[in-house]
Amino acid sequence: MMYMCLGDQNFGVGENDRRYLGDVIMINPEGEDLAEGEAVPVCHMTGGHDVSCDDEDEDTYAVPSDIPFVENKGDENEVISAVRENDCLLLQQLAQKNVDFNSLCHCQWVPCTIRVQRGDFSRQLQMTGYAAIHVAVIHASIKTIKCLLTGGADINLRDSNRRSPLQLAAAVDRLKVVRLLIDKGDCDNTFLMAVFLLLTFHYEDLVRTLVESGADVNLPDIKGTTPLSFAVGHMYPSSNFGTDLTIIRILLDAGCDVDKSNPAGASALMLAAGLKLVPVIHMLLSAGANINKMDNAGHNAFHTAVAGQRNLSAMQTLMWNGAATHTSNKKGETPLDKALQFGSISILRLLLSADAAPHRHDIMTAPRIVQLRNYLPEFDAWLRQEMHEPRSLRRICHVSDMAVISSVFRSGLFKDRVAIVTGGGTGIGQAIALELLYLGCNVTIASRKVDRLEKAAKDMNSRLAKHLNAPLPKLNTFLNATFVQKKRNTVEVHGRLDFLVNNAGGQFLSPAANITLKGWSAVIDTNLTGTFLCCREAYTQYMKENGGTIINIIADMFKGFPLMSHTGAARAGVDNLTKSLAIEWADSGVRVNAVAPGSSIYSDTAAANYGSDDIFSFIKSRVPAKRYGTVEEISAAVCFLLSPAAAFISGETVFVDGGGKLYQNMLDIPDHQRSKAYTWENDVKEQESSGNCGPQSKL
Ligand SMILES: CCCCC/C=C/C(=O)SCCNC(=O)CCNC(=O)[C@H](O)C(C)(C)COP(=O)(O)OP(=O)(O)OC[C@H]1O[C@@H](n2cnc3c(N)ncnc32)[C@H](O)[C@@H]1OP(=O)(O)O
Ligand SMILES: NC(=O)C1=CN([C@@H]2O[C@H](COP(=O)(O)OP(=O)(O)OC[C@H]3O[C@@H](n4cnc5c(N)ncnc54)[C@H](OP(=O)(O)O)[C@@H]3O)[C@@H](O)[C@H]2O)C=CC1
Repeated sequence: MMYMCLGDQNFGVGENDRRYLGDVIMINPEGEDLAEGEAVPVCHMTGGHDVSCDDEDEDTYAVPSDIPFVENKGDENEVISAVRENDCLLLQQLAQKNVDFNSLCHCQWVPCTIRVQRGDFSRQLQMTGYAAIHVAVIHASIKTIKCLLTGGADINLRDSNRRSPLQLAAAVDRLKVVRLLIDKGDCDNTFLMAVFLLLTFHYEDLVRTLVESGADVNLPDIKGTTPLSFAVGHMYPSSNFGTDLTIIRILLDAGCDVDKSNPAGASALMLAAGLKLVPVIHMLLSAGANINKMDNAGHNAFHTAVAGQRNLSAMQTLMWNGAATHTSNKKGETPLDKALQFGSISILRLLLSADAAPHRHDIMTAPRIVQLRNYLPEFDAWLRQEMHEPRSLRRICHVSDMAVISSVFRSGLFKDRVAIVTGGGTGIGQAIALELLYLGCNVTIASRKVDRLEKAAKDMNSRLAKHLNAPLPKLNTFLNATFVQKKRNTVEVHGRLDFLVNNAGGQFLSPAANITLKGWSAVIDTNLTGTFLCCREAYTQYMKENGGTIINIIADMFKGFPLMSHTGAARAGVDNLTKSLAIEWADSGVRVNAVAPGSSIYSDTAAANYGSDDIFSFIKSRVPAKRYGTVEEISAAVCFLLSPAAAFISGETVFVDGGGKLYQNMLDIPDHQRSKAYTWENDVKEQESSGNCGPQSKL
């Protein structure tokens, strides 16, 4: 097949190869003469894409019509001139004379405007130091390119912008040339170029084939760009991500080093953060990317996200995943400094909510902020309030210092009672265990980590000894492979079991789409199945005959639990289990209730589970009480429900959340246009366009 190229410019083809038909130039793919009046199939060339043609014969070729160039021919060498003329005969003669096919010429050349298919992105492809091969891949016929390669042209030769011939051919959408070069197989880092092709032309199969044939997926190009950072760096926040995420997935599955940096030290995560590519950030983090890795200038991904301004969703995502939010770069600048420079109110709000403002005194007087305060009285008022509110996370922790023990309940309230508190070695569970002990109850704490349990037991015993003017109740620890075993031991040890507090539990942050079956099962097993087994054993072994009280600690998941869907589902299950058991076991004198802490009960272990305190700081801004909850506040609710004061309460869930469940959701939904409104007008249009005009039910 031959192509017709539209335009009225000189495309650099040899006189012998052209025929003029008005302002239409006819070119034979092989650079041969066209017979006068020969019919030529037309392929749409606008935008430089010859992909619309389904011809598979690689030798067919059209010189692109829309690649005008401004040149200074004077400085170009004879090889380049021959290429421009598609003069293979001359090229052969030059090769015989051993003329260097790789010498660079240094004149200015503006060969084309590239139209990248996504968005409105377009740019000029300018070349200043190029050789014949670079001109050829953009402008010459396949035959000419083959002549050139036979004559010794280097298929990997970089132009002065370090672009390879393959890169240039891809940039101007000359897919047949791209295929030729890739088939030659000599291109350095062909894989990276394949990534480029996937991104630009959705050449997914090509990338998969290369991966399967053992391509080095970590090989950087001459500038040090890796395929992964290349892929991430070429995405657009507005793209629909489908193909782009596919390439990231292929690369990660193929063993790409997720933290490999470019020469500036930037990782793919930093690029994704700067480009606001939230789904990519999630994928990279799930693949183990180091969230706090720094580039050569001392920036981490959070710095990059802040520098991207209007990038709140990326900042939030990083914060939630434990990014350090107040580290300085090598110039000593923190993300807050950037926010102050920009004068960005939303970034400032986010950073303040995350306590990422260690030198807050700077804030009020920063020049941009002063301007904003002058113009925006509401902002001024808000900022003043923020500055004066005792809000630091750590300050609250210090207040919660558990070296002292107290309780609003009367001492001896639970004397000689026996309780099991699962997860009683840390955080909320430890506070519950301690308060129960303080009120005279014998307590067994149980969890997975024996060292934690032993340290907690030692610590609690020494504190009780200081604060309890009565014989110490018994405190046992159990390390258990399973909850069931744990209960059996406890029942044997004490001979009775009055209270069971199912507090052990937890989860990890993850978009639902990334949760593996194993991860899902781990969270369901820990929180739902574990709680069920504990309840069942406590009931069958003791409470069925003797009565008792069970408290299940759940979570504030009643509006859904985005990014923690597994635990949301498990806790909703426990909420319902609580009601079922409250009814089924009522005739044994067993009460079953739940306590739902808001997502803001700070403890070091809880924060450590998410890598840092930032997630809690973020959530605090969404709690009406505008502060963290304390572990004592959960313990107090539990003690109340265990006490006779709650004798008539069963099957109930008590929220201890500062009003959080009534207020905001944890996740901001980005702006989008994916929700299509149903109107009769749209309905009719849709029917018409589908050719379905009759009144019929679609349900
Ligand atoms: C949003 C802010 C939170 C506010 C509300 C809630 C607050 C709290 O609940 S604070 C309490 C925090 N404390 C904990 O969460 C307790 C500790 N947590 C855990 O131990 C785990 O998260 C667990 C619940 C999953 C327990 O898992 P375990 O049975 O020990 O399982 P493994 O650790 O072996 O992991 C099994 C499987 O799960 C997947 N997975 C585990 N962690 C992660 C993670 N961080 N990211 C992604 N996926 C994870 C993974 O598939 C694991 O398998 P492998 O890959 O083979 O290890
Ligand atoms: N803090 C908060 O804001 C909120 C907490 N919650 C829930 O409150 C409970 C207590 O959390 P908190 O004290 O904050 O956090 P912690 O991380 O300190 O407590 C979790 C406890 O559960 C134990 N645990 C976890 N998995 C298992 C298991 N498979 N078997 C036995 N024990 C296990 C852990 O001990 P070990 O590692 O030794 O096994 C740890 O003592 C959890 O269920 C939590 O999800 C709910 C909503 C909000």
